[in-house]
Amino acid sequence: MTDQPWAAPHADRPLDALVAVPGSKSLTNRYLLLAAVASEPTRLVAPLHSRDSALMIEALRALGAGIVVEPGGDVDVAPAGTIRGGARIDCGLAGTVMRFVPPLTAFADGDVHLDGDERARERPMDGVIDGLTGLGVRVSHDGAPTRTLPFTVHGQGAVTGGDVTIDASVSSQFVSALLLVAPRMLTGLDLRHVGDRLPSKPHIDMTLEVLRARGVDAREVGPGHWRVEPGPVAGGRILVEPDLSNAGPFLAAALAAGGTVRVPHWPARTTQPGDDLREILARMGAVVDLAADGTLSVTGTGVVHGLDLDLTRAGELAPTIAALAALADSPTRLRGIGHLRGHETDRLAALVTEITRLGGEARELPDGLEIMPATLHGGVVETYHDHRMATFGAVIGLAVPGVEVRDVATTAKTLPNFPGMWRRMLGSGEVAAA
Ligand SMILES: O=C(O)C1=C[C@@H](OP(=O)(O)O)[C@@H](O)[C@H](O)C1
Ligand SMILES: C=C(OP(=O)(O)O)C(=O)O
Repeated sequence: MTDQPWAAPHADRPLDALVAVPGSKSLTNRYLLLAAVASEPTRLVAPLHSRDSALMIEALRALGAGIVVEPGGDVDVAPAGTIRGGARIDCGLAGTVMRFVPPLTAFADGDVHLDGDERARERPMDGVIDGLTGLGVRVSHDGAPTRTLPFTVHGQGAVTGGDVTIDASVSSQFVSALLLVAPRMLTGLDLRHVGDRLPSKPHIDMTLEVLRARGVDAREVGPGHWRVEPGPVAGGRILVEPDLSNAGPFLAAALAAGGTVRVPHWPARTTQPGDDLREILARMGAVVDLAADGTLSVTGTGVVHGLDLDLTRAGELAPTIAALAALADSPTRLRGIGHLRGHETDRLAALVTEITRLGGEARELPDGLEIMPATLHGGVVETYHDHRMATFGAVIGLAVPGVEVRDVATTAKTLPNFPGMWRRMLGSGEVAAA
């Protein structure tokens, strides 16, 4: 990290850009993990390459998978077979690594130690730890029970499986983590969620869908209740969809700056919650069109409207929507996102602090944010190691002169070369994926 903040470019004319967004983080890391436990090799076509995917690749290699990144970026995975004990795994700040990998280490033939960035030690892990404990797997730190990273999973080579109940109200990733490795459990898994809410439901549907696509019998049997049967996980060739949440800041740019931004290869059908952007951006004032060839166009009309929005199902979109809300001509209320306090940073506090720093008006609600119309000014946006706080600053900077972003390199968590892509979007013309 350099101390010199990045000067967010200000848009001096309407945009006209085609932006090819790299592969989905959520899909890439699910496919990688499933490839490591598959019964045959897997080839991932157009996966994401970023800090989060690199951490997943390193974790799976340490556990015995053979992973080769081809020069063009495709990834070949040879399954691990036996999961190797003795590894020390760095989860960085990746939710998909710190939540998805521990259940896999339960199958290791020995202890596996997991740790991550300083902030990773504060992110909630309760559902994963309770799930493992409920399955008879011991998790400890320095010999004592723990609720957070760092910890050691005491693998015993096999997991029987059965009925497990967890509270996933602060992260859907607890559910996905246990479901992903469930086909390897001797009796499969019958998983129930207790708790008054369940965020990011599309990400749980994504987990069920990638399992089914690999030949696994994985189903939602009722609200907050899932069942995965034991059985082999198929390999084969998988084309990874572009990351629709990472498309968010580029599409939002069309509203902030005016003009049109197009994103190719938008899937006709997807479990990615980023698909909700089509409706959300239209409600905020954009003209949105998905062409038959899969190109999504978003055109700004010169106005940005606020909105009242329940983001329970798509919380990772909140920083992008909040940036537009800070530029809007009417108030915004974002609800159902209390769990964002446990994301890369406490995103509700960070968004209020940074909107206020730029002259805006925002306040925290128990489960969300309220953002009022205001005239913004320049300033240095702090990012708190959060990729989406950096792209939040970039979106506002298009419309407000003098915005700088501290540690823009933090975008490498899911979108390396974000500054280059952003600059080329402003120069108009084609922006190739990083
Ligand atoms: O399973 C996944 O890939 C994700 C689930 C969501 O997590 P939470 O349910 O913790 O918000 C989302 O915010 C995160 O970016 C990715
Ligand atoms: C919450 C996010 O990431 P993670 O996978 O680390 O939870 C995110 O990318 O917005």
